Amino acid sequence: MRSVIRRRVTTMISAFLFQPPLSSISPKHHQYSLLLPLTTQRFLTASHSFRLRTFSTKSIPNMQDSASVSYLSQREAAEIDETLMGPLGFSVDQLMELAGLSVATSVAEVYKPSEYSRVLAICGPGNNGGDGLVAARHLHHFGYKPSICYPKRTSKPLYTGLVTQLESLSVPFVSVDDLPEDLSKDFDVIIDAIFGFSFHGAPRPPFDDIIRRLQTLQKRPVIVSVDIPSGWHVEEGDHEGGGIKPDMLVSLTAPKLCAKSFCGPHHFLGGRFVPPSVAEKYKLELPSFPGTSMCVRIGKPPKVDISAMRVNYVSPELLEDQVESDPVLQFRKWFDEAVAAGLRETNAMALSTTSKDRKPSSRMVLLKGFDENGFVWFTNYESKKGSDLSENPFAALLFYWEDMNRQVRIEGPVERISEEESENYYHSRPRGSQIGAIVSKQSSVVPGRHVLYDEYEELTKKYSDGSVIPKPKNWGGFRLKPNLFEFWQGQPSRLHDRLQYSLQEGNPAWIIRRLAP
Ligand SMILES: NC(=O)C1=CN([C@@H]2O[C@H](COP(=O)(O)OP(=O)(O)OC[C@H]3O[C@@H](n4cnc5c(N)ncnc54)[C@H](OP(=O)(O)O)[C@@H]3O)[C@@H](O)[C@H]2O)[C@H](O)CC1
Ligand SMILES: Cc1cc2nc3c(=O)[nH]c(=O)nc-3n(C[C@H](O)[C@H](O)[C@H](O)COP(=O)(O)O)c2cc1C
Ligand SMILES: Cc1ncc(COP(=O)(O)O)c(C=O)c1O
Ligand SMILES: [K+]
Repeated sequence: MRSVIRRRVTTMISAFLFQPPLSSISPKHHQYSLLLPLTTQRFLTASHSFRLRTFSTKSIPNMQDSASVSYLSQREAAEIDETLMGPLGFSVDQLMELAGLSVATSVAEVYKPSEYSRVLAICGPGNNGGDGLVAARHLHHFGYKPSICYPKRTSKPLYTGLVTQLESLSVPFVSVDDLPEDLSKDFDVIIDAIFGFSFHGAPRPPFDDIIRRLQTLQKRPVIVSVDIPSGWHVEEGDHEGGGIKPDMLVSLTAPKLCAKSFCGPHHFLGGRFVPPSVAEKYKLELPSFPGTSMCVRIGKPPKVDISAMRVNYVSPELLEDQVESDPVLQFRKWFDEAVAAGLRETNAMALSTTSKDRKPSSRMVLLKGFDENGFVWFTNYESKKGSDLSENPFAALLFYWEDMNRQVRIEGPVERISEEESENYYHSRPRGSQIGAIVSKQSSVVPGRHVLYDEYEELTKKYSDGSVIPKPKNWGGFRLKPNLFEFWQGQPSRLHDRLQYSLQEGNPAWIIRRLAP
């Protein structure tokens, strides 16, 4: 498939995703195409679960103009379907499975099961309805609680099989008569799998009434339309006005012409099965699917109302009698859990320092070790933070493990570690990073990237024989000796758990106190 919308990100973000050897970075290399899968995992502790998210390219806004995406007419869509299932050797079961999986993964991208668990899939009589049945099964396995409304069943084995599969998962089927008039109370998400690209004329019962109910929905539940917003003309869209207003549209294979008038916040493409011959024949210009993903966002991500952005944290309680009396052991426990949960850069921490004029500044650094003697990181002693710490040898560290709803604060005096320790650590680093540390007069003004690059190249040549790269005198470690810890566990309604450990003059025992959230 020709990919016109390339996922490009700035050098800065790319550098976080993978570290190419610096020698491969020329000033021209500002952008990388990325192919990282979105990975979601569940980390289970006690009876609770945290949703874990690792960074994916899909979190990077796709800023391409959606005008460059192809749209299919009703005839073309049907023709492609026939080609796939004829000469190209696909079966309808296969395509439906992939289509339904795309819908489920698109839903999971935007609507997390922690907030949007109650899903109603309304399934029509054709393949669009089949996509809805498949999507519901996958959503069940993703941790949602789907229900199905499937009033006009098809007796073909494909469909009866899908129904049996859902029944075996105890997914409830609801009749139209039993659906509440106001769908907003019982459901968080409605999958509109009523009509797809073969829809024509005006909706007939019982779908006319269901669509009417969907038209009057307010903000919740959100509507996710599969391929076509049901009731819309396949090519002309909501031409009479007053049709349903889905929040998400998952176009399959390629958007149909009606999708041009979709103005909801989330337009996704699914159906990752189109062979190049079809793409070429229909001149399909579509975004490429990142990594192993079954879906990709089309067009710009929605504008967000920052003031309305919030997460309600739900976590196991953090109680006084559960925590270690030694905060270093408690930190180890949480750190190990964060590592076990697959969090990326668990050791990344914000370091706050203040200069002698008492102005604070913060930046991220990597924790490189901790024990009862303190918490160690490495840097340039002549950097801004280095000079701050010379002027005021006290600092604060902050860890935020977002996917676990956890934050740890650590404060205390700071000292330089021994030259020997710094030497040992420096030589354990990749040679490129060792050279990088020589090149970077950290926090000083650089006229341009080429200056760093040229010196890096020169030193790379110089040390290409594998000889020892000397550690710059001004590069080494700091150790913070904590006199205060706080372990924070996010809880609903902002009633978080905060357990603070502090030391009192001359007493080695830590005092544990609960602070108001
Ligand atoms: N290649 C792909 O992208 C794939 C997409 N898939 C999905 O399949 C649909 C298209 O499926 P199809 O079965 O051709 O059509 P529909 O799901 O739209 O439904 C047709 C049935 O709906 C009835 N119908 C049509 N209009 C009305 C109406 N006004 N009122 C009531 N009922 C209506 C129609 O009955 P008729 O008697 O009118 O013929 C049919 O029973 C596509 O959009 C994707 O979602 C595949 O899953 C995989 C490949
Ligand atoms: C995740 C992350 C980890 C970082 N780790 C370090 C580190 O361990 N040491 C370091 O000197 N800079 C590190 N940096 C860069 C610093 O944030 C900062 O840009 C640099 O140290 C200069 O800060 P300063 O001018 O305040 O001294 C890291 C940046 C990020 C985002
Ligand atoms: C400027 C700088 N120095 C040092 C480090 C830590 O690197 P390492 O893990 O190789 O010690 C980082 C990490 O991001 C960094 O950006
Ligand atoms: K639909």
